[in-house]
Amino acid sequence: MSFEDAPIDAASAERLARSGLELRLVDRTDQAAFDAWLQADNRGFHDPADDPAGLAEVRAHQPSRRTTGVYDPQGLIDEPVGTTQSWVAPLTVPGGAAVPLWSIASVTVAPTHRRRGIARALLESELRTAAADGQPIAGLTASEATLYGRYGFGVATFGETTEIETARVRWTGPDAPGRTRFADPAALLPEALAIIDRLRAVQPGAIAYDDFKVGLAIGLYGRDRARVRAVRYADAAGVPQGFAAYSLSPDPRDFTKHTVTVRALLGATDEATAALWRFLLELDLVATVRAADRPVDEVVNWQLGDLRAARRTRADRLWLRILDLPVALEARRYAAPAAVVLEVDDPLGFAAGRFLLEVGPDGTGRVQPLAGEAPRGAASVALPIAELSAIYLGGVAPVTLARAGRIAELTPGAALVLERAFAAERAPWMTLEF
Ligand SMILES: CC(=O)SCCNC(=O)CCNC(=O)[C@H](O)C(C)(C)COP(=O)(O)OP(=O)(O)OC[C@H]1O[C@@H](n2cnc3c(N)ncnc32)[C@H](O)[C@@H]1OP(=O)(O)O
Repeated sequence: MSFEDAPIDAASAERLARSGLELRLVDRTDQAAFDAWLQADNRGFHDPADDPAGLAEVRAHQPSRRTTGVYDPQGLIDEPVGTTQSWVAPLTVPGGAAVPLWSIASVTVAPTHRRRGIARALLESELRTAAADGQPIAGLTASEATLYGRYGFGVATFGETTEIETARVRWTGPDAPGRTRFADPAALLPEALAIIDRLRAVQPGAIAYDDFKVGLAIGLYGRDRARVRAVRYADAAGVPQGFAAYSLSPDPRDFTKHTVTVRALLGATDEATAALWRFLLELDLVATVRAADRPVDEVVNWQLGDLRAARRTRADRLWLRILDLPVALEARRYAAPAAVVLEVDDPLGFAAGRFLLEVGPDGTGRVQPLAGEAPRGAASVALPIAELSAIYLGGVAPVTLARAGRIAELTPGAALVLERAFAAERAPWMTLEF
């Protein structure tokens, strides 16, 4: 049995049945049922419906996904009134190890059925199924920041939308010795996947992507593929080290002021990332380069020669929800030795309890449930599971959460002990959309 066909959660199925609704897995080999599910997903996000070619593309290329629907026998039999998809992908944690992430997407409820508890039934069902499957942590990206805290998710990574005024740029970064060349998306795909994996090995918060997701980013698939241009950067030895995909839109009043919208810009090396940025910033007839969901420690900001050339707007990105606390906390490395008692509140029960985290001099952590007294000298905090999940990757500061009243320090200075231990080698960043 895999995550794809793990049994449907009985508690949520029963709760929905009491309202006359049916929770069931969608058989993706049943074309009519899967197409109806895909169109319900499009409708949920106010996207246009897919045409038959678009549906066929998703059917042919979308990889293994647990696909769930909620059905109303009083309505259209095939068309779900609630949707969700989930799958398991490795998530890089500080120190470079990977933990399996139960990834959740496509949560939609039809406007005809909203605010009756369908989303809650779907989310709780996902979390119980993930926990029963032995997965230590769940994650998602959110359409609204108000939706998922109630299920124990906390924001663990941020992304920045960066808008760079090219006229202000005076490149101060290194001169890259390699070459940037246009690439055919089909030929680029395997290289792009390899580059993503190399970056993932050193980037906390990064997850693995499948061919379809990367193919969408580089213009191999998708409705707007004709607008996408892709380039690859190869180093002086000719080894591919990075790629970028972008589209251009003109300013109707001034042909010299196109806007570049970056769909992906990823380098396995800092040299490649800098070279790709520079290529985009020096395109003729372009006034603005706009890139969404970039890292908060974006290196190029220090290479523009004018710190105000880039306007940056920060938003929440990857939300995490720890399910198995000892497994999750022992998977990552820590930046400083510590002994910390964590009193964790988890209304859904997965990770509630009192735990002792001990970090040795080599940065490895050991976690055990704590029944009795805390060891002498241990720091101690009380916090909800959403806050522990938020600080997990080192992208949210425990001291700030303590000052906000979201972590309670049971011993003075305990949040700073946590902050020093949980610091990551790079700001955590999710490199592409889910
Ligand atoms: C991971 C992802 O896929 S993110 C994408 C989420 N989907 C979308 O944004 C698509 C458009 N929106 C929708 O489809 C729906 O409105 C959903 C999925 C957001 C909510 O579905 P519903 O079935 O109406 O939610 P449900 O009735 O189960 O509400 C559950 C809880 O969330 C709250 N809630 C629901 N929608 C919202 C909202 N937009 N803002 C704040 N709170 C909300 C409810 O008040 C309820 O709170 P409680 O249980 O703590 O009392």
